[in-house]
Amino acid sequence: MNPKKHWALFINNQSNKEHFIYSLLKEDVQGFEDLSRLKGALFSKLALVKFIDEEERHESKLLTKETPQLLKTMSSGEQKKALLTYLLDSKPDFLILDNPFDNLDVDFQKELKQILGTISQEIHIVQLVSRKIDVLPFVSHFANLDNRTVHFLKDSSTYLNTKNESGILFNKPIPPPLKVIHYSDDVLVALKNVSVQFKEKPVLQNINWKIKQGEFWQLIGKNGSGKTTILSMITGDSIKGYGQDLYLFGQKKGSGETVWDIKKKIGYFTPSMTDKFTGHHSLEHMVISGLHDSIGLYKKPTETQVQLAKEWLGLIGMWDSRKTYFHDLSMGQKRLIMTVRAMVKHPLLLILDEPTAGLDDESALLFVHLVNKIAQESTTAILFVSHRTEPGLEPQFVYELAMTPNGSLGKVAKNS
Ligand SMILES: Nc1ncnc2c1ncn2[C@@H]1O[C@H](COP(=O)(O)OP(=O)(O)OP(=O)(O)O)[C@@H](O)[C@H]1O
Repeated sequence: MNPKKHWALFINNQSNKEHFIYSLLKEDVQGFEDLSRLKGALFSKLALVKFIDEEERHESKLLTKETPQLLKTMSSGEQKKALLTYLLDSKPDFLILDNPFDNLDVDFQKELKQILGTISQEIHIVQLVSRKIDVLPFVSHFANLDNRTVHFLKDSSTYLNTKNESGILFNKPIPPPLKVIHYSDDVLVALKNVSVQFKEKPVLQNINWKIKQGEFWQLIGKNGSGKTTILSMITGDSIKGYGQDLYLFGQKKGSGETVWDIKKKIGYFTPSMTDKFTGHHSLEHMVISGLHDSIGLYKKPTETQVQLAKEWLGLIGMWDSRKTYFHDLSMGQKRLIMTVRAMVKHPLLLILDEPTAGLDDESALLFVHLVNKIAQESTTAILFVSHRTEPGLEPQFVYELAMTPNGSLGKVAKNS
């Protein structure tokens, strides 16, 4: 029998997990008396953000002593590995795992499950979990975290067997753009024998890939295989594109285009972007700001712009909440708004980078429905980056990066 006690706490969009985590680390929490006065450690994105900040401000390389590379330049999987090693070295009595499998590739997920299985013999584990499929097998106590309150469940099956039934059906059509972005070529992005290395480390090797108008792609590859590196070349944010055969919207990289020229044609969303919108932004303004790629609105919106926001908010069932502030929304609602904001100008290419990380099953399904709908009803091409095989996602093509010692090789793994 496993001598230690282990919990799974199901979190949803309304859970105040930050409050729960810090309470558990600092004080006694009802129902968790076994952890009272024990030393806890936190394995989460939140903890990583603090270490990155620490490294930038004080140059203290706590997690990356073994390498000159900065934590912030590591891939998300590499960061999580470094964090786990550091935490286990500090010999905690209990470990809080906040959606531990997010951003991890399948192999590392397996490895992490094994490591956790072994350490569960020695220390207590509290798992905060959004996806049913992620619940660790040795957990024996279950609870829901509703806002700040923990409701213990007599029987885990009550939660584990509930079905996903999202209320919104998105039965209105995708609103058309105010202005069509004219582009006559079929190919939006072309990489021809593109290779990238950081110092001595080869990351990408002879990548050949074309994204054409209206195509729906998923980009997959293990942690550290170079997905973010490719994305940053496509969005014009990486200098690694210069001097290569990289064509963005018909122009060779480095032939006089500005990053702004490129960004005008792209809609982009990754979950960390939501942190930038901390001010008082109403949902109506959030959607309209997508037309200007700005954070907030600096001019009074026109009637036509308000009408467009009405149509988009109507589509996702949020018109009645148009005056609500963005920061008051649940995580799932924020992701829908951010996607609508990225899509409102009908960009030539919509990039969604791990957009469902941290969402519960129901919200993830809803998000996937919206993406499928955009793919079906617009001429915008979609590039969806995710480790998970998202239930219901219907990409036409999958581009896969396979790691080798000389950098990742790319191939089309699915072609509808
Ligand atoms: N500025 C940099 N300096 C040094 N190495 C870097 C830099 N940027 C990225 N790398 C390395 O390039 C490799 C690819 O990183 P990238 O972030 O593109 O991977 P990824 O496929 O997005 O991974 P993940 O799924 O874990 O997010 C990693 O080994 C990373 O450490």
